Amino acid sequence: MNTLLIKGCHILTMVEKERPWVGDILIADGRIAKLAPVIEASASTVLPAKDMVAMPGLVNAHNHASMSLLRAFSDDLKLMDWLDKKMLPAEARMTPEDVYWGTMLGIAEMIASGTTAFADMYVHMDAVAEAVRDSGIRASLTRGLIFLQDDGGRRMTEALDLIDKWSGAADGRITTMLGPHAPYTCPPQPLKEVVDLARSRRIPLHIHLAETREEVEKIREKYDQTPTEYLQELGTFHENHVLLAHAVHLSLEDIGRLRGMRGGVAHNPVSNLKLGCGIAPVAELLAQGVTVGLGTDGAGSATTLDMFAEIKAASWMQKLHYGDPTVLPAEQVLRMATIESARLLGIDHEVGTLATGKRADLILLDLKKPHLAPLHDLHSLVAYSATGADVDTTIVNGEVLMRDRKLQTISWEDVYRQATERAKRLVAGL
Ligand SMILES: CSC[C@H]1O[C@@H](n2cnc3c(O)ncnc32)[C@H](O)[C@@H]1O
Ligand SMILES: [Zn+2]
Repeated sequence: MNTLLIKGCHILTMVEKERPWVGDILIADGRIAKLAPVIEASASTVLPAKDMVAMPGLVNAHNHASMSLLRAFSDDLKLMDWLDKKMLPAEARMTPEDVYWGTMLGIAEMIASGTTAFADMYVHMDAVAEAVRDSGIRASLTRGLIFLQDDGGRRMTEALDLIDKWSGAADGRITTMLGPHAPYTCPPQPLKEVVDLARSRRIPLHIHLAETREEVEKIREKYDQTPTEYLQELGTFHENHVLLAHAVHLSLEDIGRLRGMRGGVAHNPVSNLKLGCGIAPVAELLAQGVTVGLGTDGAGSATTLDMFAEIKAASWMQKLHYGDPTVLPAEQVLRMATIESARLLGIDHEVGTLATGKRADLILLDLKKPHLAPLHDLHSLVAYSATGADVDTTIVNGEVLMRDRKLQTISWEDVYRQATERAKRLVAGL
C-alpha cells in the first residue's frame, strides 16, 4: 500500500472551533489515516514539513477554467459587452483541443496556488474532464446551457452525455451538475425543463444569478420579477441542490427566498470588483443560514485563479461594506474557501477539513518567508498574509500533484507552449 507521512507541521484542520496544533499526518490509500502530535510509523514516502502549515486544499466553487486562454485579452468593459462582444465570439472558435489545453493552464495555476477541487461550467466538457483526469485534480463539471439560439437540443444532449459518461470517473474525482447559464440566457420553458429533470434525476444545478444591475433590470422588464424570484417561480429551489454563482443583487425578500435552500452561494469577490458588479450581501445570507463558499469565476474576469486573493477580497470587502472589521473574520473566510465551498460541490463528506477517513486533499504552505513571520495567529496569517505562491505542496486523493513548487503530473513546458499558441488564434481580429 502507498503511504505518505507528513512530519512536524502546523495543522489547521478547519474543523469548527479546533485550534491549530503541531503534529504529523499519515496518508494511506488516498485517505487521511491518522493525525496525531507524533506518528511512529514507517511510510513509503516521508515529507519533512517543519515551518509549514498543512490545511485542507482550497475549493474553488465557481470557475470556467479554460477561460484562462482569454486572460487579459479584454478588460475594463461592462459585463454584457465583455460577454457578448469578446468572450462568446472567442469561445465559439474553441475546439476541444483548445479547451483541453486551456483547462490544463487553469489547472496548473490552481494546483500551484493550493486549489484541490473546483466547480466548472463551460463548453467541450469532455476535454475539460480529460484534463481533470490527466492532472489528478478534483472537479464538479457542468455543460453551460445558453438557450438563446436554437441548436436542436444539441447542448442538452451534451449536458446529459457528460453526466452519464463522467460522473464518478477518475477514482471518484469527477462529479457533475446541470448548468443552465443564467436567468437572462434561459427562457422559462427550457429552464423549467432543466430544473424538473435535475429534480427527477437528483442532479445538482449550477447557475449564475443576479450578477449585475443590468440583469435585474432585464428580468424585471421581461417577467416583472427579480432574478431570484424568477428561479423560485420555476421551482428551481424545490428539492434541488443549487450552486448559485455571484448572487450580488438580492433584495431582502430574495434573501428570504434562499433561506433553507439546498446548496448555496459561490461568492466571487474579485470578479465582482473587477467588473464593477457590486458587493454581495454575504453577511445577510450567512445570517439566514445560507451556505456561502468562494470561487474565482474565470480568469477572463478574475484575472487569476488564486483563491488566496478571493479570501482577502471577501473578508475585506464585507468589512468595508459594513464599516465593521469584525465582519467575516479570518477563520470564517478560510472555512468559506474550504469546507463551505466543498458543501456547495456536494463533496463535504469527502474533503474540506482534515479528519481521519477523509480523502487526502491538502496543501502545505511554506511559512519561512519574510511576509509570513512571525507567527501569532495562524488563521490570520494564512487568510490575510499568504498568497498562492506560498504553497509548497499540493496533494489530491493522496497523490502529490506539486512538491517544492514543481508540478508533478503536468508538463508546464507543454501547457505553456500549447496555451500561448492557441490563445493567439482565438482572439485574432476580435
Ligand atoms: C456556456 S459556458 C459558461 C459561460 O459563462 C461565461 N461567463 C464567464 N464569466 C461569466 C460571468 O461573470 N457572468 C456570466 N457568464 C460568464 C463564459 O464566458 C461561458 O460562455
Ligand atoms: Zn461565471
